[in-house]
Amino acid sequence: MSNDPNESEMPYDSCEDIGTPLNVQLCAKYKRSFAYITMKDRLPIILTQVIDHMSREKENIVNEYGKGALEELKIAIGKISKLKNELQTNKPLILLEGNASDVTIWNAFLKQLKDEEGNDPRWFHSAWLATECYMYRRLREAFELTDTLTSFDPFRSKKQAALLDSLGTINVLCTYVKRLVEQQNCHCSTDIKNEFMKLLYVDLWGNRCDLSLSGGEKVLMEEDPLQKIGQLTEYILIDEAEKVWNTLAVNREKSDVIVDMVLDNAGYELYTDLCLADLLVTFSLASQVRFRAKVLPWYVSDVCIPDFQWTLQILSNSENSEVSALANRWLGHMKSGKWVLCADEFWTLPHVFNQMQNVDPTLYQELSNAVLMIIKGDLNYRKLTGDINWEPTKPFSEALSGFRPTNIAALRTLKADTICGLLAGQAEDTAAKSSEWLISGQYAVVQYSSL
Ligand SMILES: O=P(O)(O)OC[C@H]1O[C@](O)(CO)[C@@H](O)[C@@H]1O
Repeated sequence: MSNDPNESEMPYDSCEDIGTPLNVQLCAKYKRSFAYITMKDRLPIILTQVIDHMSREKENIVNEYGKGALEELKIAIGKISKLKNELQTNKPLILLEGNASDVTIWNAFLKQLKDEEGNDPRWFHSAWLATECYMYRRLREAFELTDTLTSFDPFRSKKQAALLDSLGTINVLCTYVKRLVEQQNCHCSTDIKNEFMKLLYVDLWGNRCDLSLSGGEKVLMEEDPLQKIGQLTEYILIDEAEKVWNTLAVNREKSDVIVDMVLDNAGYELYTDLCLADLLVTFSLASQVRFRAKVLPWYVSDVCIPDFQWTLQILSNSENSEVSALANRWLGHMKSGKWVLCADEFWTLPHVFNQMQNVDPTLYQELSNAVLMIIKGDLNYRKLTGDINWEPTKPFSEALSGFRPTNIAALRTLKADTICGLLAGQAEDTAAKSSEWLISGQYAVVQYSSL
């Protein structure tokens, strides 16, 4: 595999003018696919926005990271421009540099990522999942290899704005959840089930707020997300929430019931995750919730450790006394160990989940100790089900291809052209209602697989 991205040209015009064939991994080489649009249009826009942000915020960045940051900022901008050019001209993917702990795994992955003819991987000709993950990892490299900007997150201000812009909705949700958890003794098990269902759906629709799909544009949620639940029911194509509830209900009041929540987006979606997690520990459906965050800036809005901490802190300082009281309660959960925040390298590797047992056996083992794993969002779903253009009726548990650390619940709004587990005819019926049904975030699924 080459280290020189300039070695040979293969313009992306050479992509085939067809849709993704059945049962193959999504790839930008199929021109009539969302992968192609993403590589051609969406990703260059995201990189341009990063460059613009860094140029515009130069002074503030230097104030925060020190004088030496000015020169390194310029170098990083140069590297990101080069990255964008490599992508847009469909160059071969080059190996990562540096000593970070994931570099060896990444480079081993890249070396075996040849196509059927044995050619080196390229932006438009290799699996979309691999190339898009690679873009975010290369972006990270531009900062990782500096002295002053190692902790710089080019998406931080967007993520923070996403939370602040949804404070109206957060206030409404907060009033509801605060009352619910404070009156924990007044609820019979039917009530608890109803409340669980409500917050599960709120959490599901929270996944609409994804800044990588919107190209960084704000995605505002309805003022009262609880009221919207009923109207949105028809957009849930598969609803196995009842099964998720049953798993939790049989283990209720037991000790050592761990629920893992693989987080997706910061901002409003994270807030809905926290509301659901509060219900889980308050009503003894879980003795511990472990949040799984990313170790590096990812897909624009994914939650990294500092985003999680900032969110709790900013909410606890809120002028709205209910918002601050609820956030203080959550800080208490962190202190008592009912909530645990973890950041695992695996989530920012290019591997699909059925490779976890080989690539990160320790994480797989940890997840096996949980009663339930809640997997949030579109990208996590793609990794969970192999990112293959399945026949839409392919059973969900089969699409997991052997990934079975524990019981699994996937909560996803559809933002990529892969799906499984539908009834016969359901894909066709939905496509007839909306040609963009797979990518618009308008539709959703709650899918469950038991151990
Ligand atoms: O935040 P989510 O729900 O994982 O969505 C991630 C986004 O990234 C993609 O998977 C690829 O860009 C989109 O399909 C989706 O918009």
